[in-house]
Order: sequence, then structure tokens, then C-alpha cells
Amino acid sequence: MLPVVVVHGGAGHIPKERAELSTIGVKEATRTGYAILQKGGCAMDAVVEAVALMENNPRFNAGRGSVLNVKGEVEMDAMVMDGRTLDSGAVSAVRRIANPVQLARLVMEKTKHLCLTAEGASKFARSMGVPEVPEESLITDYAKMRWKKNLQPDANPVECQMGKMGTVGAVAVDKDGNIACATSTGGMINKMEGRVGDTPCVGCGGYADNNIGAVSPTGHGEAIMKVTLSRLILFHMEQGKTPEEASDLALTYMKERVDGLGGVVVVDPKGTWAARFSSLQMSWAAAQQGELHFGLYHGEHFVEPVQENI
Ligand SMILES: NC(=O)C[C@H](N)C(=O)O
Repeated sequence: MLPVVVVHGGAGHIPKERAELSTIGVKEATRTGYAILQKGGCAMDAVVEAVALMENNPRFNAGRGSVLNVKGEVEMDAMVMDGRTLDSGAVSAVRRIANPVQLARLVMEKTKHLCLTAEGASKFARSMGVPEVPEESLITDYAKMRWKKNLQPDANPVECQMGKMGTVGAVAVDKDGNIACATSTGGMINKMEGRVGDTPCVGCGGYADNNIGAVSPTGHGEAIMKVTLSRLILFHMEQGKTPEEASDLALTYMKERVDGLGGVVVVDPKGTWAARFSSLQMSWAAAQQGELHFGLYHGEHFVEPVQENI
């Protein structure tokens, strides 16, 4: 069953014209993560590379393609967690960085803190030699169009966001049984300046523990934070639930208790995995035992061989 990698490209209602490209993007990221695992690479390398690839893909709400805050600017959140040690690293409200997930990993590896924010995160990036990119290079025409639309007096940014998400994330177990997760996002459409969502918060926007499993979620960040969605799923798994049962229990709870929609990718130490969502759609893909699994709508589950010549 090992190794395995599972990736999501955001929960929501993905417009038809973007759906296929979103599926192509998650499949590509999954193949990349799986190739690393097959060569004996560690789970952390696999999830970071898979997520970085989706940050570079303008189809997703992370890195280039991020949604804009109310001022029309890009502020991004990202986190990683290492299931061996429970070490974690995150950045929040960071600007002008192409790959926040790689910066989050540096926070984990090079500082004694778990999260750096805003200007402090940018200063740390500079000190690590991470190049600053022009803000314009992260902004797509699509993001600008949605920002403008949501400035209208009758707009409902949360509902619009629930309609079209695109946060990215990955979980993996390597051949040694080490588990990791990574999540990255531009956040919620037209959010207030300085808003920090679930993504960089341990237990909300991700969790990884070699003894239990790992989760990377997507969805309405404030709802995810209220129920600490990632840790809640692992709590249910500690009580004996499968990744699928635990995900469904926690997503149902989030919907009923705080009216929040979302989705998750989950693994356990044996390599059992799940991709579950309460939103209309979530683009997801998983690679295990030479097979690539993927889907977008509820009940959809396609399987094809993983092509390793990437
Ligand atoms: N698209 C998303 O998943 C949004 C993210 N969870 C946030 O609230 O920042």
C-alpha cells in the first residue's frame, strides 16, 4: 500500500471551463509527488513539490492565481507538517512570493517558530535568499474579474467563494511510513487585509502524525477553524474510524454545526486514503501501487496507470 500521495485542488463549484484544467493540474501534481516517493524520496518532499507545482499553475487559488483581498492585493497562507516529529512551519498573509509552501518549509527547518506572518515572513524570505516576485506576476485576469465583481454593493464574497474555491493541498506516506501534509492558498475572495484563514493554523489547515495519519483540507476557512477540521478527522481515526468515515463525520459536523462546506484529502499510516467533500465538487487525485485515481464530482472515481515518464 505504500507509498501513496493524495492531492486536492480545492473544494467548491468549479466552473465547467476550468474543471478539466483543474483535474489535469491535480493529476500532474500527484504524478510529480508519486515519482519522488517511488525514487525513495520522503513524504515531505513529495507534498511540497506537489503543492509548489499547483502554486505555479494559475488555475488554482494559491501562488499565481490566488484570489485578491479587498484592496485587490495578493496575501497568501501556507503550511507544512512532518508526521515524524510533529514539526510544522507556516506563513500567513505573505506577499510577493511565488511558492509560499517552500517558505513554510523553511520556517519549519530554519527557525524555532511555527508561523511567520506578513512583513516578518517577507524579511525571513529575503534572509533565506528566496526571490521576491512582482505582485502583478501572481495576479491573473480571472482573479481581477472576480475581485471587481465582489466589490459591487450586492455581492456576496463568501457565497461566491463557496462557489469557486481552489486552495491546494497534499498528504503522503513514504515507503518508510513517514507521513506529511502541505496546504497553500490565496484565502477567501475579497477578504479583509490581514485576514488569516485556516491554512497556516496547525490542526485546522492541516495535520500530520506518523501514528495516526494526515489531513489537508479546503473550504470556508473560518468554519474549518471553528471545528479544527484536520485534527477532528484524526481524532475520529484514533477512535477507530477509517479515513473515509472520519472525513464524512467531521465534514457533516462542520456543515451542521457551523454551516461550513469543504473537502479533505486524508491518509493513514498503512496507506489507506480518502478524498471527501461536502461542497458540490473537489478536484482530487491519488497515486498508489502504480495507479492514478482521480475525480471531481461526488461518486466519481476514475483509475488509470500512473505514467512515470514525467
Ligand atoms: N479555498 C479555500 O480552501 C480557502 C481557505 N480554506 C481559506 O479560508 O483561506
